[in-house]
Formats: sequence, C-alpha cells, structure tokens
Amino acid sequence: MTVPRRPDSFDEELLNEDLAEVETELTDDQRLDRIRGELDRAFNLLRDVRRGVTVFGSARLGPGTPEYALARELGRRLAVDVRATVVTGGGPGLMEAANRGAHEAGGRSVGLLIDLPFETHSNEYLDLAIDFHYFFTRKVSFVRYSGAFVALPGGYGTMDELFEVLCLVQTRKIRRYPIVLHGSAYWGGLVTWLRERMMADGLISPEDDDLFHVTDDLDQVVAICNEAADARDAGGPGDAHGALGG
Ligand SMILES: C/C(=C\CNc1ncnc2c1ncn2[C@@H]1O[C@H](COP(=O)(O)O)[C@@H](O)[C@H]1O)CO
Repeated sequence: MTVPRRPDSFDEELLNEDLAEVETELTDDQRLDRIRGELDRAFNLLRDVRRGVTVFGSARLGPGTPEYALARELGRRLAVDVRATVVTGGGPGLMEAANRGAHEAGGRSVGLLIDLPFETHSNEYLDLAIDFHYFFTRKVSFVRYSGAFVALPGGYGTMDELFEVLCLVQTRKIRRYPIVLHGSAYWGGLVTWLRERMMADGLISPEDDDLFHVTDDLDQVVAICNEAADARDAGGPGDAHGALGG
C-alpha cells in the first residue's frame, strides 16, 4: 500500500489531492480560505498602486547581458517618463533589471514573488514585495494593478503571463490594455508563427494581430505606457482600488 506523502506545494495540495501518493491536508473550504487570504493580502498591499506597468521577462538573463541593460533602462524610463509603478515577478534576471532601473531612478518598484519548489531569490530593488503560493492569484494581481504590459525575452513563465493577458483582452474579459513585445529579433519568430500558422489556419482572427505591438524603440514603449496610465488615471478601473471599490 502507498504511504501518502505530504504535498510538495500548495498547488499539489490543491490540484493533486486525489492522487493516492499525496496526503489530503485540507478540506475544500480550507483551500478556498487559503486562496481568499492570498488575494485579500495582495489587494490590501497593492491598493494604492497607481500608473502600474508590469514588465514580464526571463529569470535567467542576468547582469552583463544586453537584455539586462535594456530592461534596466526600461525600468528607469518607466519611472521617470511615465511616473509608473514598475511591477515585475520580483525575481532575478530581467525582473531584477526592470525593478533596478525604476528603484535607482527613485520610482516605485514592486515584486509579486512566486513560491517555487526550488531555491530562488527576490531581487534587492523592491519597495514592496508580496509572496504568492499560486500563479493564478498572482496573475490576477498583475492584471488588476497594471494599465499596460511589456514583455521582454523570456521562457515559459514569460509566455504564460503574456498569453494570459492576450487571452483576457482577446475575449474582452478586460478592456484593451496595451501589450508591448520589446525585441523584434526575439519575438519575430513567434509573431511569424502566429500569423502564418495560427491565423492562416483560422485559429485566431486577423484583428487579433492588433492586440499587441512589437517594437525595438523604448520611446514607443514609453509613449504607449504613458497613454495607458493617463487613461487609467482619468477614470479607468484603477480608480476602484481604493475607498470606492473595496
Ligand atoms: C528560474 C530561477 C528563478 C525563478 N524565480 C522567479 N521569481 C519570480 N518570478 C519568476 C521566477 N521564475 C519565473 N518567474 C515568472 O515568470 C517570468 C519569467 O519566467 P521565464 O521562464 O524565465 O521567462 C517572469 O515574468 C516571472 O513573473 C533561477 O534561474
């Protein structure tokens, strides 16, 4: 007979409690309380975020890479020229670079950290760091407190976040938030595939091609994020995060 082991993560406890090898720790009510608690804490801590711009990007491209230098400059420009709160996953690599650029420029720098089963560290350039156990509660928080998204080169994590936002906009679950893919050399192959395979096969519509911008021009990224932040300041859903919305 299998002796059940303790779940390795909150996710395994939630998603794999039906497996004989994984011990059932909680009832569904307790699981829902845990999820609610995570969202509750994030909502409270992020309540006063204004002009949020989320930057997604690789955990693996560290200092010394051109991408890191670019992401650091992006963070600086967002802080200075957009007066943005720069939000990232709070980890190493391009997340660190964007937070660093914002922090060094005197801007506000936020990290929504994810608890992973392997050793990882938050970067040292955060004014506010919030820990999440679940990717899904964390993704809700990225979207709720941002008016624009910038995706830098990255792997599965970046793709997950990018396509979450694209899908929300495509299905009109949320209004049109600008989504900028910075780095045409990196994103070009994916965009070609989206057009020549996904769109050609009819799996996305021609107008879905307009849901994101691809650019190498930081001035354009800044202009797009500024416009989005101004629009949100002028009465977008960001207004509801304080006393009005609760
Ligand atoms: C892999 C390593 C550390 C991972 N630490 C992370 N900390 C915070 N956020 C992360 C981490 N890893 C992935 N993310 C999220 O996904 C995106 C980056 O993932 P990618 O696969 O590297 O593209 C990023 O936007 C984060 O939100 C140590 O090497």
